[in-house]
Amino acid sequence: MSMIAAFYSGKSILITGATGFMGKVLMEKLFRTSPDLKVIYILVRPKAGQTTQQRVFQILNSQLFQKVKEVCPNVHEKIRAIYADLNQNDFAISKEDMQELLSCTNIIFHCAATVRFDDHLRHAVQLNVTATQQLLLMASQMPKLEAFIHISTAFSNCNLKHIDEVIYPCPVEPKKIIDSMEWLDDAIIDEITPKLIGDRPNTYTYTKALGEMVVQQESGNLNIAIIRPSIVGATWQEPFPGWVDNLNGPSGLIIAAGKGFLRSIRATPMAVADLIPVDIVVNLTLAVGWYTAVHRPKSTLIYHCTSGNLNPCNWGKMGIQVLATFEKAPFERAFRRPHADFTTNLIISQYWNAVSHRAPAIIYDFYLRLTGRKPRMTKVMNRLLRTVSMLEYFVNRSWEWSTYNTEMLMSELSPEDQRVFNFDVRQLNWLEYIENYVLGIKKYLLKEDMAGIPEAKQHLKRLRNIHYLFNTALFLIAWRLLIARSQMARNVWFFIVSFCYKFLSYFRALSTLKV
Ligand SMILES: CCCCCCCCCCCCCCCCCCCC(=O)SCCNC(=O)CCNC(=O)[C@H](O)C(C)(C)COP(=O)(O)OP(=O)(O)OC[C@H]1O[C@@H](n2cnc3c(N)ncnc32)[C@H](O)[C@@H]1OP(=O)(O)O
Ligand SMILES: NC(=O)C1=CN([C@@H]2O[C@H](COP(=O)(O)OP(=O)(O)OC[C@H]3O[C@@H](n4cnc5c(N)ncnc54)[C@H](OP(=O)(O)O)[C@@H]3O)[C@@H](O)[C@H]2O)C=CC1
Repeated sequence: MSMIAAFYSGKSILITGATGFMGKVLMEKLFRTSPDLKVIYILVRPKAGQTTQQRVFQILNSQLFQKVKEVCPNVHEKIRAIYADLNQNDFAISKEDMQELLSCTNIIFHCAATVRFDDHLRHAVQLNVTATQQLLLMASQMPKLEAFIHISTAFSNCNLKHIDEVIYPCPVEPKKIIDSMEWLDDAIIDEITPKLIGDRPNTYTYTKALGEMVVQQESGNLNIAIIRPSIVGATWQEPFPGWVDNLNGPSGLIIAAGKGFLRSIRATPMAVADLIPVDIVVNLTLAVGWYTAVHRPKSTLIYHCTSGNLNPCNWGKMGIQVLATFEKAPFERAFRRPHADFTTNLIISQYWNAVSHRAPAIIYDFYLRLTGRKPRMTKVMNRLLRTVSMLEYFVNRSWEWSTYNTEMLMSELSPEDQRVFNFDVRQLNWLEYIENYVLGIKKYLLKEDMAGIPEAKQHLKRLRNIHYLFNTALFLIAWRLLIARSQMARNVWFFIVSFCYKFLSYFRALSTLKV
């Protein structure tokens, strides 16, 4: 019997960010392993024309929740969606809902965040810092609360090379930042943002670091733990391999590469690709929830959920395996044939951006114009290159995260819990995982049918022929222009032509003699 699964039975659990990538997998695992939990409260806002209820309905009816429905047929009754917006005061939660949350909640998993790298500092502070502070305040008023688990990121201290499972303070106190956001106008915030974030690459990593400081400062008597995952990728094993539902991290770039838009990237092939499957993150999160509530460690423990020091993979190996999977199962209607060049040189990378990305986009737009359609490829390409430039920071560096607490927790689990809540990344086979990841992107993100693979392969063959034809035409035009301008080129050309002629005449003579 799993002690962790038994621990969550009968519990009332509050999850923020439950509609996000990690939140969905967390809910799924909770319902599947502890079907007799009491209730999961989720803080949800309406979005994209859908009410909170419609959003929950859609999640529960998705492929991800198929297995849950078998083990927990009344899952609809056990999930309570509470209207909330984490950008508002008291999260805009109604008085009755707030009362219920305060009096019933046993465990909190705080997953909500803005994960955008380019978010305005005001918005990133509001969600990643102020909302965390407000949630802690709520937690301090919950008499039945046993544990508060905060999800941060391993990159909150990406300005350091070696990162321990401790909180590193930022120069300016989070409270001062929160206060200043209330009265500074956007223009001034824009001006001070680079100074505040310092040697971090974006507002996301900076505000996640501030969020951790808030957790430490406001923890009071609460039982708190912080989890720091690295780059969260598709599921490894559970509920099935390869599940992913957004473009964050590598997923968007894999699509761009598979569709032939992205053919080269400024990346260091030997740099560690610190990916971590989302089901490993969720298993660790649930184990940490149990351990924090039951063992009540004296101080706030931080758990690194990373792969680099236990089972490293690098971007070069990943790129090769991604391409190998495209060979087996290409994406449909590709713009060009997939290709992946990794270069560390800025000038070479700019050259490939011009030749391999911008030029084909301009040519395609020219073709669209000629055929009376609206040009769009240059715009798509510019956005893609902007995205790539934001991710480059993470593919040209390696970090070392110590995993002392995570390994300690693993040794505390019973053999059954180690199996049911497996977060031992050493057991992961990267080649198999990356292949399933790419296939998962094809199935669950692009919604492509595996039956379409022969047609996708045919399409790539056509693109190859167009490529050869285009290159030959380009070569002949260039050569023709060169001949018109240079005597030397003309001499070379006549030499080649006369050589070929003599060669052919010799063979013709030889065949006549044989007859
Ligand atoms: C030669 C290629 C070989 C490829 C094989 C090898 C793959 C190597 C991959 C390396 C990836 C490295 C990733 C490192 C990530 C580090 C993560 C740190 C860990 C964390 O804690 S953070 C969680 C992760 N967060 C993110 O990933 C967020 C990143 N996204 C953003 O910040 C914003 O989306 C972005 C990029 C600033 C774009 O903003 P914007 O232009 O305003 O617009 P949208 O967000 O609305 O999207 C516009 C457009 O782009 C598509 N999109 C979004 N994200 C991505 C993405 N990651 N990759 C590609 N495309 C993306 C989106 O769907 C939109 O498309 P439209 O068609 O609708 O315009
Ligand atoms: N993905 C990754 O690679 C990594 C993620 N993390 C951390 O893991 C956690 C989960 O990330 P992930 O699931 O990938 O992120 P997602 O972007 O997929 O999910 C974010 C969640 O936060 C919710 N949210 C955002 N703004 C609000 C708001 N104003 N009110 C209510 N809810 C809001 C979103 O709700 P809605 O659906 O309404 O937008 C969504 O449920 C985050 O804390 C992130 O920092 C850490 C390392 C890596």
